[in-house]
Amino acid sequence: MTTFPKRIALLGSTGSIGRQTLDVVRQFPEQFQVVALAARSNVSLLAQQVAEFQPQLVTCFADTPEVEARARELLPQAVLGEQGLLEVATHPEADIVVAATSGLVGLKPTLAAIGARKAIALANKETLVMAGHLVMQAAQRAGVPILPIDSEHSAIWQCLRGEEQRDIARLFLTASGGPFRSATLEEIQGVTIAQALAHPTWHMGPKITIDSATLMNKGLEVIESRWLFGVPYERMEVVVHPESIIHSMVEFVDGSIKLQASLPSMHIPIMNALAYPQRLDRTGAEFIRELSWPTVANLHFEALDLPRFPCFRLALEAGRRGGTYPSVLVGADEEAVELFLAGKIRFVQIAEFIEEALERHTAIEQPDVTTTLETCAWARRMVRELWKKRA
Ligand SMILES: NC(=O)C1=CN([C@@H]2O[C@H](COP(=O)(O)OP(=O)(O)OC[C@H]3O[C@@H](n4cnc5c(N)ncnc54)[C@H](OP(=O)(O)O)[C@@H]3O)[C@@H](O)[C@H]2O)C=CC1
Ligand SMILES: CC(=O)[C@@H](O)[C@H](O)COP(=O)(O)O
Ligand SMILES: [Mn+2]
Repeated sequence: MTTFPKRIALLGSTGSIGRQTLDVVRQFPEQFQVVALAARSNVSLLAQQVAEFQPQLVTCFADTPEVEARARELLPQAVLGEQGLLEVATHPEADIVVAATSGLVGLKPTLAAIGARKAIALANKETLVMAGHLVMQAAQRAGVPILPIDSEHSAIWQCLRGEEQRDIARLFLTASGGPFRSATLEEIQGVTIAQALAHPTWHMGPKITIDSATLMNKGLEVIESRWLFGVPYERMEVVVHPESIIHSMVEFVDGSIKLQASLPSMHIPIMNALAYPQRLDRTGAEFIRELSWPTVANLHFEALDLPRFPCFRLALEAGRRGGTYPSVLVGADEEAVELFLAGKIRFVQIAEFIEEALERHTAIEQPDVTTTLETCAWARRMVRELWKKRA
């Protein structure tokens, strides 16, 4: 029997997942309470969240002098810098840590939270991609559950409740196909930042939105699934489903397929992870819209066209090769996406730079945390150097 209220420490409170997590807390005040918040640069929103949710601890990464000055002014009680993330992740009053920072900064606080025996509601996929072996092993040793928030993984996790591992035949991850699903190779050459940020079905932070446009996101999600569900790569498939209503499917050995569906909303996976093993009654939760039968009657599925989306292939190759390759993938992708969003490289160069970083890498097997993070940093530097050379 779960005891409520669950006390939440939230990493990345000002982001897309962070704000939707707070919507859930606001809607279910009997069930959840916020004890600690961490953000990076959006000080004014963080200050509003502090005023509303009254956490015991607030922290701000504040990695520029301007943000630091603003944080000192608006949130004099805040812990500043990287230490803040670790303090939030290990807050003594927290039962559950929501890991919703973007990018590779999520790894250390997630491992610290596991070490402090907190349940982990995991949105940050980069953490599992680069260090799935470390995170899953640490969680198993500590007896800590990893509760997926990523919509496909929440779907698979819900389909697997009450099932046996040995009965899983295949996982089908659905992909919206992103904004360039129907674009030709030639059209993709010239796409703009605004076009790449215009995701057809989800409103998300900029990094994951670009990853969805390159299909890197789906590659990362296949690797994430391998760690979360222990299913080998050859028994996972990606199906393009432009409406993002079926969030993923599991086929069992007897030929039966289970799937999870809802209109695209991250509130449902967040509610699932936070309330686990219970479900929350959505009555009164206006942010959840009802899925109607006419909508379900008009769903589409198509095969993934690999030549137009090389990032998907690169992710799968890196996942299969293992060792430090996934860390190169994550680091190189983070740097390349930043360069693209800064207008410094073209969309198609994201894949080119990642591929070159992977080719230049000499892998290390079974990397520890230090090697993992050093490899990511190496990959970021490599992409920056490649860009400078080309520029
Ligand atoms: N959005 C979605 O629907 C989904 C997201 N995910 C995953 O969840 C994670 C978050 O995504 P999303 O919410 O879209 O991203 P956003 O860019 O919207 O938000 C990122 C959050 O992380 C914070 N942050 C970034 N760096 C730091 C840092 N060094 N220290 C403290 N806080 C930091 C940001 O703070 P600030 O804003 O103050 O700078 C912000 O609160 C990603 O890994 C993504 O892949 C997975 C599935 C769906
Ligand atoms: C909401 C969510 O889980 C995202 O990861 C989503 O999957 C992105 O959409 P794509 O299917 O376009 O990658
Ligand atoms: Mn997803």
